[in-house]
Amino acid sequence: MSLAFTTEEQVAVAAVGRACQLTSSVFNKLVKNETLVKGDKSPVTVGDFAAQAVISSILYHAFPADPIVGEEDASDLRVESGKEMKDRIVELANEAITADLGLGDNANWGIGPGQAKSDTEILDAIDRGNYEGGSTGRMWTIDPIDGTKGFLRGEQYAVCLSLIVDSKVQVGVIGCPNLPVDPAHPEKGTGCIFVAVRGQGAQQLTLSGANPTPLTIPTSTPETFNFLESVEAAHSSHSFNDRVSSLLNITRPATRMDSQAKYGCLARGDGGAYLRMPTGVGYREKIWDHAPGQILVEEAGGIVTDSRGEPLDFGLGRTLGENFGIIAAGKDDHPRVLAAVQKALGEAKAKV
Ligand SMILES: Nc1ncnc2c1ncn2[C@@H]1O[C@H](COP(=O)(O)O)[C@@H](OP(=O)(O)O)[C@H]1O
Ligand SMILES: [Mg+2]
Ligand SMILES: [Mg+2]
Ligand SMILES: [Mg+2]
Repeated sequence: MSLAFTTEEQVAVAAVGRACQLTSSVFNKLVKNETLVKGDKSPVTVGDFAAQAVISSILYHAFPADPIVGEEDASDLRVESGKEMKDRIVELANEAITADLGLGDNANWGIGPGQAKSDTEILDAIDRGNYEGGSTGRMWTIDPIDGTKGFLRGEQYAVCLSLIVDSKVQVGVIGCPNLPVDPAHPEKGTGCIFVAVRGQGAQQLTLSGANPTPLTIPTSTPETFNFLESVEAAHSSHSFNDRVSSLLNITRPATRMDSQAKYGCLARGDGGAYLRMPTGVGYREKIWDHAPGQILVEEAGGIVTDSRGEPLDFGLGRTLGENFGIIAAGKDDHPRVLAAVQKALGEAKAKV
């Protein structure tokens, strides 16, 4: 039996919508000194921090007992050198928190224009994402800007939120401000929110939460089938994907796109399979980079596994554990992609 999660879905869509407005407006105003390089050398902007603060504040109001696994933490903003960035983040977050009521907002759930918050409250909201994760109970994951590198290039990025209960993703929301609403008609404009609730299907909405359109991965044809892959060669192996492509006689070049927008595209039949194989040892995939995408593809009728065909385990903490890569595809395509991946892995092993 599937549970309703009606309030969770509505809160999550409204929170992601509000954060998407923030990130799109911040992009146009982003100036030097509003981006930091984190310990792992990856970038983070005032938009990432402010969006996490907004989503976390809304979740805290609606579900105060739920722990949050969020990508960002505020430690760099609590020191003197981070003051300028902190001031900007507080300003941006408060602009979003106090913005007018939007579609789907409901003051009873704390979704809607709230009171401006103090510096401390904003930093504490960001740090509420410090939960270590685990296999039991409810928890949310926030990736306030997934694909920060794409965001900085003015390309694809996604605001991602999921609810995990006892290691299983139950609700997933992916907001993609720069993604065409209709891939066949880019002139119709950009901005989509993908939503999935376990047992209730997948949908695409407008950025303001309107026009729900159910999504089902269509049966692929050899002409339309291709891979969706990261733009960043450091995040997933392009050469491995090329080899799998040739094993499957795929003629269409891969679509390179940042962020979980790839899962959204797959769910609406815009690309045949999302393949992400590690480029080296040591990196562990983060749960916030895949939880909303996994439920979206599954609810659109697809399959998501690692390269061994095993399901992704969201109960191991903040990461997916040892990285065996990710394969997401429609249910008819997944078995043949998995077989080709195994074959390519075998070839790579034989070479060393
Ligand atoms: N070496 C690595 N291998 C795989 N993923 C990595 C990585 N280094 C960073 N990432 C993750 O890749 C995500 C972006 O994925 P993609 O390449 O599909 O756009 C980043 O999310 P953020 O941008 O939220 O930090 C980050 O978590
Ligand atoms: Mg990041
Ligand atoms: Mg990410
Ligand atoms: Mg991120």
